[in-house]
Amino acid sequence: MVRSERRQEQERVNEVVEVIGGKIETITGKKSNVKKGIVDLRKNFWEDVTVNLDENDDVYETQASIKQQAELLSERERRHGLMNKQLKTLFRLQDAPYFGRIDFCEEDETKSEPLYIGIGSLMDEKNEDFLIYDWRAPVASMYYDYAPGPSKYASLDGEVRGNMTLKRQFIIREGKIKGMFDTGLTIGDTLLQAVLGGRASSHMKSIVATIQKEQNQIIRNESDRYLIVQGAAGSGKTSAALQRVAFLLYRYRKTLRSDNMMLFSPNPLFSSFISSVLPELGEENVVQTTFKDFIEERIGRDLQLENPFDQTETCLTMPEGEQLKTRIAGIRFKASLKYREMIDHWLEHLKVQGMSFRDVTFQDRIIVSGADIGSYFYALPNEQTLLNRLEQVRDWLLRRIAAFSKKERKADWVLEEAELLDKSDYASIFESLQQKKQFSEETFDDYDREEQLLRKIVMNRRIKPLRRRVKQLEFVNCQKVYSEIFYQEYADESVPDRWTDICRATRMRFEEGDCPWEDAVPYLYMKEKIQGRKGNQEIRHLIIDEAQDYSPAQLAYLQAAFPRCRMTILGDINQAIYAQSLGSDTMLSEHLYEKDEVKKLTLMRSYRSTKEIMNFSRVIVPGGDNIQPFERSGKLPEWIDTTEAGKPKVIFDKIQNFKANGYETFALIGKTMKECKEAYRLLKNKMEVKLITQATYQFDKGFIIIPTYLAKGIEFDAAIIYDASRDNYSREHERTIFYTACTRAMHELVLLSSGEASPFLNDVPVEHYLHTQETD
Ligand SMILES: Nc1ncnc2c1ncn2[C@@H]1O[C@H](COP(=O)(O)OP(=O)(O)OP(=O)(O)O)[C@@H](O)[C@H]1O
Repeated sequence: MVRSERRQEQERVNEVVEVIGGKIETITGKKSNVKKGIVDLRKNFWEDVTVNLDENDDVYETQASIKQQAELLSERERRHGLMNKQLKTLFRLQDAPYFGRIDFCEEDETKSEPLYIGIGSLMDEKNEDFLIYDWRAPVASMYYDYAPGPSKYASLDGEVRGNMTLKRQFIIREGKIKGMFDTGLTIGDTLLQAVLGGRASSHMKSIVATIQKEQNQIIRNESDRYLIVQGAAGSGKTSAALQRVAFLLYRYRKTLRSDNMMLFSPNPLFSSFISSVLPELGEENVVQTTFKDFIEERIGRDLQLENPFDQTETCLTMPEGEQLKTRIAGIRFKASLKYREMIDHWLEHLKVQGMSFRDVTFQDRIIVSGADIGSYFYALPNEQTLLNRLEQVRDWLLRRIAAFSKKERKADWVLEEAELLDKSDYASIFESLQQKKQFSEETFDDYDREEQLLRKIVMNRRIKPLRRRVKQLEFVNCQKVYSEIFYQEYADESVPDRWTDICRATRMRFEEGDCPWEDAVPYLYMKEKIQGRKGNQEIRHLIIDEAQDYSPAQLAYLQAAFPRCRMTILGDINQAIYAQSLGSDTMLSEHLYEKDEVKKLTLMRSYRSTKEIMNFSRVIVPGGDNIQPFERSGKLPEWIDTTEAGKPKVIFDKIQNFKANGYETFALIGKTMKECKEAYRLLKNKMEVKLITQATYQFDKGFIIIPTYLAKGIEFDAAIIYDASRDNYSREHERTIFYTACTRAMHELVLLSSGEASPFLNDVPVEHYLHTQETD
């Protein structure tokens, strides 16, 4: 590239930076005016409204005046927020105004127009021409989709065709061009090489400057209600999902806000790992949760919900045997739609018998017994839904409670308690009596009236929680109704092997007040069918990451819980970690959706790890030879044979080595938390290391120990697999765990084994790794 061209580009950058500087100044000035306005409005709020409560008309006028003032205030606050957002984007643009340029000559035109693309759009001073196009603007899609030559984009007025005569990339920092390349087919392998060759960080970065064509399809998809993405480890699923959120927020900015979108992430650590991407793109973070937190909130406090990580830990650490086989058979069956059908039959059956009710009690006295509620319930016509009948029971119970309360008011304890009421309560009683004109100094029964009111207050307060529970239909004993499923007789073909043992184990857990993770969604499904629950109408788009770990039953539950939602569903079947996902359908299975509502895209190119790490890892999983590693070279993975006693020294040396190579994040990855704790005990006195647990919400640079199920979705400069021996990784369901662990490494991968090594390593050609032996 000729030097003068670079000079010209730098001159343009300078001009744009100057415009940005001007805009920052103008907006900052306006912002401080708006702020002053807000402060004044808040200070003088009550002075500026007309308050008059004498007559009805005056009250309305007062209300209208308050409303008008509040609206004015919130409009100013909204403007202030918007200005803050604009300023944030402008400051980012000031540092790096754009990262790409395309020259495009529209059909029927004779001259190419240069278009510069950055993280936000910018108009010139006269607000006439775009100096920078937002990467999400329709025209910018050509930058990601085409090499120079014939190209097109979908504008709001239809398709625009033409010829792209130039495609250029920039690396600009602090307003200075650090690199500039004209690129061909894919977006700058040179730039991608530079980005991927950098250090891992404790926070994910945005990829707008180097989005690949196949990722762009995901980001800009608008036509499909359910978009499924099956992608190899490190293929950019999470990255594409986050840029997609930013795209949708831009595309539908008039109707979609960040709190209309919700992201399900695998664990809190991952949530914090990805939390900086959207702000980096000038957008607010969407609502984030884990599936466990979402379910727990809905189940309430009746049951002690098992954590999915504990379920996994149990399955991975339990000795081989009958108990483990039963647990896994139960987990798989309860994840299936067949079990959901079983629950549907049970719900039908409940119309005739099987409902169980709690006694409605007050201070250990039964107002209405569970048995009486059952009789009342089943005396109602059974063509009505369960919910309709429960609502009638609820009204009947509330009447019974009211009658009880009226009688109970006369009890001595009520008066005793009334004497302990606050002065303010007495004042309000006096006021209310006066208002009702029931209190006059001449009457004899004023004291009686006062006492009656006091008794009423005490009783109402005491009975209120009970009334609330009844209103929420908590008199239904859902726990018992659910465990009854496991006392019923079923035809052999409708139940899985080991059904009797599964029933026994489930009943036991529920009787102890525990809800195993595999029962959580089926239980909630049943409970909400009985007690009714409205779907969430606020959330309009769900993004589900690591979707290989969600079962068909969990999908069905989410569809019912978010009836209006579109979904972006991302995962990798080769990284399934939970027992429910292995060998069965998962949320990634296309046939679980309506045919015309779903689209499945596949990402086969993997960007995270070096070619050597990917060549090593992909052999471990079925179909792995289709995964294409990105051409970035590094060291061969190293498999070190050592003794148990020799491990700490080997690890210590490796860590020193990583540090010397300039790496900043390195992880020792264990299969289970049990293994991680052992490793931590051995290492903690020898080096600086942190153990990551379910309760860890953030990790920093340095050396950490982490189980695979918490490392999912995260990446490190270098990773050490703590125990790659046969004892640890040989069962078929451990294959995906092993693969997930290996693919966390960006630049270097080390595997330790003592004794016989994992048979999964037999699949890897010897030229793909370095095998060394360390003796004490
Ligand atoms: N187009 C791209 N440009 C630059 N970096 C990219 C691109 N695509 C992916 N990456 C990088 O590759 C790494 C892996 O991306 P990401 O975590 O999104 O992949 P994933 O498919 O979700 O991985 P996994 O399934 O293993 O969790 C990240 O460091 C990301 O920044």
